[in-house]
Amino acid sequence: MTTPGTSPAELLELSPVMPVVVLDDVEHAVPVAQALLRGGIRVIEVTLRTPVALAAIERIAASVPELVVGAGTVTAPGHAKQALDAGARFIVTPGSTDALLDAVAATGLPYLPGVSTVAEAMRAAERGCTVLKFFPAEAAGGVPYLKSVYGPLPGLRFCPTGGITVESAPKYLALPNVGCVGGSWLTPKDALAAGDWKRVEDLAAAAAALR
Ligand SMILES: O=C(O)C(=O)C[C@H](O)[C@H](O)COP(=O)(O)O
Repeated sequence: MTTPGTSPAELLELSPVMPVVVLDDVEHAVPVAQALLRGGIRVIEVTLRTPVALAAIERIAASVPELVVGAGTVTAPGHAKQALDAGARFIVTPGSTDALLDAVAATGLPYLPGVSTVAEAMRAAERGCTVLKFFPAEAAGGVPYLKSVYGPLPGLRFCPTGGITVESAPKYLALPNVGCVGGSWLTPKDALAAGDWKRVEDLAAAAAALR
């Protein structure tokens, strides 16, 4: 028995939706994480888009260990080790370059490389990554695209992210090669700014009920 979320495949099983979260204020990190958890979500991707992101990951890892915290928007090789040191338990990248794949592999953390083409997916698979983020999902072909990829590449599993909503998520979740979807809708900027954790909890509960 392994700890849940210790492999990429297990990450996709934690919750039907992986919340993609942008935190502007480090004080929001723990309340947001707790609200997601109360709603029944067990995973969070904190994007490294803001200066407080690494500190936020550190706080969530220390204070809300029941929620599996990962680092998203990892776009530079140097981010990978920073995310590891902050306590991230997995890494997500919007796209994949050789340097990024190498840097993330060196952390030993579970990794969801971002891909948007079949060639990128095959290249990642050649390196042992068969669980992938499909980004930007809606813009790059959405559900029909993933259905088409399943024919030749049934061994790949995806977390589609980008433009997905609570309304469109079920169509993705019904696909055999989708484990979960990613989305930012669980943590709206205005709810965070207002400290409206109940709204986050309710959005999380609706997302958790999708599977
Ligand atoms: O930051 C990253 O690493 C990304 O890959 C981008 C995010 O996954 C999308 O920004 C998701 O956001 P929505 O489309 O609003 O659900």
